[in-house]
Amino acid sequence: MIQLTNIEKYYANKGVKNYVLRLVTTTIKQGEFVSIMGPSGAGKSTLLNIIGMLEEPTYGTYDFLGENVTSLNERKRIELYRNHIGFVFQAYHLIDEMTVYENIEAPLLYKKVGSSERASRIADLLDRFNIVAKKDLFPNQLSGGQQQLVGIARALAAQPSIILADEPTGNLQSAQAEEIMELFKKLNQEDGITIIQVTHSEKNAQYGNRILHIADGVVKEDVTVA
Ligand SMILES: Nc1ncnc2c1ncn2[C@@H]1O[C@H](COP(=O)(O)OP(=O)(O)OP(=O)(O)O)[C@@H](O)[C@H]1O
Repeated sequence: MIQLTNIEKYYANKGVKNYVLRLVTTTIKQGEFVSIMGPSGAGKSTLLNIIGMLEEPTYGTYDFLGENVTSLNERKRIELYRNHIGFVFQAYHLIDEMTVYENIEAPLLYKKVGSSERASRIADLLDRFNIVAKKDLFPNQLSGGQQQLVGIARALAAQPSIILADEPTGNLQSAQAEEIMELFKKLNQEDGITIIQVTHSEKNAQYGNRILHIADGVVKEDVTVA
């Protein structure tokens, strides 16, 4: 599904190249649940953003579902992103002025999904995540865990093949964090959604089937979870 070959990313500052990623080569198959771990500043978020097409590598090749992302024009890349990728952020990134319902609906409006299809998908997600009663509330009227559920529902609304999550439980207390990780596990095992998460938590990483340890922009270890 994902093939990264010799991916490099650097920022040039006064003629000096500051490398964030160096020659990262790895394959991620459909159906995997991968955790990216490593010290602060190691390049984890940068790698996730490159996979999510939010950032471009300076060098190297990225193939996603057989398409060479690095050679696509912006319009094609955005289309590929909208059709396949759901992003979940640590700080939720919900739109404060929109209700829970409207937040989940937003990506479907971008994709021009028809109104009855939108209504049915949103009803399913609200039901599945037990947040039907919250649908007319605004994000600041929800707990952190509930806001993250809305963030995940929004990511799932467009029926992505992959969820990319950057520290999805970083702002949550442990019970809420466990609920979110159990949900990811279910989405992966029952719905076959590929998941890649960045996490600092060894416990969270154990929910997946593989851990990529990154340090100084290099994949140091690629471990299968028993
Ligand atoms: N726009 C930028 N210009 C210059 N350097 C940048 C830029 N964006 C990121 N970096 C640098 O890239 C490095 C890796 O950042 P990244 O956010 O990928 O690390 P991380 O492993 O996700 O860290 P953390 O766990 O703290 O979130 C950092 O040293 C950061 O300062």
